[in-house]
Amino acid sequence: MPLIQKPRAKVLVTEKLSNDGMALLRTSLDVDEHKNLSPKELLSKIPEYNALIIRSETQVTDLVLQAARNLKVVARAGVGVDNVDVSEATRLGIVVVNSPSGNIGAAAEHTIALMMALARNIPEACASLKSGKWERSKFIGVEMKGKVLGIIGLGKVGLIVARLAKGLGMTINALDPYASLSVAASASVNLVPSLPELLSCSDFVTIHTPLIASTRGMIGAAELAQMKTGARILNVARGGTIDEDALLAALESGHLAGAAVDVFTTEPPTSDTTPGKLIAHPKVIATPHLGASTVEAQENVSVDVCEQVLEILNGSLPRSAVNAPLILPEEYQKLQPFVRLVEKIGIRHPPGGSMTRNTFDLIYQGEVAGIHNTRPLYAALIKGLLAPISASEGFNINIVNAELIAHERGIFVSEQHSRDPSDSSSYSSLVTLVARPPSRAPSRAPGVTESSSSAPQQQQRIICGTCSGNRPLITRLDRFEASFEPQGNLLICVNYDSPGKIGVVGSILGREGVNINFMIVAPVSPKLRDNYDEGDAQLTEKEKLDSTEALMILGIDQAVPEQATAALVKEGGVLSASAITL
Ligand SMILES: NC(=O)c1ccc[n+]([C@@H]2O[C@H](COP(=O)([O-])OP(=O)(O)OC[C@H]3O[C@@H](n4cnc5c(N)ncnc54)[C@H](O)[C@@H]3O)[C@@H](O)[C@H]2O)c1
Ligand SMILES: O=C(O)[C@H](O)COP(=O)(O)O
Repeated sequence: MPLIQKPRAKVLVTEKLSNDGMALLRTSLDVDEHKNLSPKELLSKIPEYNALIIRSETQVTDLVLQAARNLKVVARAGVGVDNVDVSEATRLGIVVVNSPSGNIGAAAEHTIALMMALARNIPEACASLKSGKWERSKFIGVEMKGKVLGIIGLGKVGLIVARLAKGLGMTINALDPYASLSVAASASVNLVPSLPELLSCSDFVTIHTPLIASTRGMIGAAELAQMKTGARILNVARGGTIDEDALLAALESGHLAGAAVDVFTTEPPTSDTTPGKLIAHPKVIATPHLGASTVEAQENVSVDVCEQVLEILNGSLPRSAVNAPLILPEEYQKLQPFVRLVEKIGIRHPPGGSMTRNTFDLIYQGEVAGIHNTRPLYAALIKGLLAPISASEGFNINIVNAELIAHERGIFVSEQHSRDPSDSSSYSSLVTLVARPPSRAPSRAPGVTESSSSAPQQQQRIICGTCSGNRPLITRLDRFEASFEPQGNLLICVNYDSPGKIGVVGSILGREGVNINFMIVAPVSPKLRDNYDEGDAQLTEKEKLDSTEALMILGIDQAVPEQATAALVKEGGVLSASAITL
């Protein structure tokens, strides 16, 4: 029989990306490069792609993301993600990754290059000479040595700028509410408490913050007025952090001696707009967003994001996601079999029915309880619980959006790490899902001693599971002790534990054309009966024995027809039968 090959995942690259990363992608993915797409063209192309790789020019709007039915990841080959609607991506479960440090050295060096070019009038002097003039006295500059540099945003780029500027003999002040004192001290940077303080004593001011609500328009007319007369300002971070109109006015009035600008509110700018006028101003040195444009930086960011795209499309967790938690690879490896288990446990709840409960305890016991970051397990549970509707409503659930979706749907999960070995003693790890009865107080999961309540237990549903090697196993369904792999088409029957039942069930299924692959009988655990048994208090000893039930789990090689489950109950004396595909 010819092998049916899985279609290769598709990647759309909309901006110039170095070949180093692209070559990695091409080994296993279909890569299409379409540069300069209009917003309309991007909207029409995006539905067919699983990954989108961009730089700063592509606007990944909410509309693009909503149209992107198959998109798993937006990869930004660089730092800034202000051109991506990250919250919409999060809602839709689309991972957004970037390259947090691939181009920071390039951006810092560009800043220093611009600062020196500003100080020594290099572009103007070069243009003058090329036009045939020899104007030595017109281009007298200033030195860096002994001057004060004020850095706004002492993050990755800001810190490299600080170290390089220190080497030029400058005094470095910085403003960053989140900066570490020790990191600043190690780079000989004085952290100042306020913007006016930083602005008023700097000869040069450079901005290295992201463009976010609190930094948009952070430097306006009032702030520029606080700068020393004759000072210079640089922006290699993002257009919009400085008010471009105010900057133009401060240069025009002669208050500032110069500005160097690499980034603009509109890119590319047109000549009749403020950014265009700024670029044309004689005291401005402008570059067309070149901070990251070095061969080395472009190799770095390309390899960084292409590797992440490959990993994410292969089902691994992202290492530099801006909208997903960081989980170390070794931690994820330990979690992976449990992720599969918990998703199956979630799908299994409630047995054979629609989701009627919304409050759960997810209890980890044994070794799995020692894993600190169980966010992938939480996400797997939400994915499993909502599996019936997520497919029909067309949304993905993953680690990116699980919490948001659970919140929207009113699902509450209390994760408990129990060190109590009592119930997990036969397994190295045990995961228990307790679905609490609607509108009831928390109730006690058998064997989980720290969860305590005297609320009635008869309506809570319990599923336990473990992993044997990489294989997930269900070990308990309510009061039945079992051991089966939650995989494929399963038929789960509750019946009285009496002789001949297996034969009856087998012959009805045979008549209905249902082929049985395996069958497991799961009795009520005596230990569990003591802890948890529906309404046992009213039963006599004899009735208890007579009414002993068992669970029959049958592996079937196809979906079980409804008439077969109905016949089992009607003719076979089975108490309940439910078919499930896991
Ligand atoms: N021009 C280019 O080509 C280019 C290249 C690389 C990075 N960038 C841009 O440079 C900026 C910085 O990049 P990074 O990698 O250093 O980011 P980063 O996240 O490492 O650092 C940003 C710093 O800004 C600080 N900050 C946030 N809000 C602040 C505020 N209101 N006041 C003072 N500080 C504040 C943060 O605490 C953080 O330390 C980003 O906007 C990035 O997009 C531009
Ligand atoms: O945030 C960044 O990484 C820079 O602005 C670089 O943008 P670019 O990739 O478009 O050059």
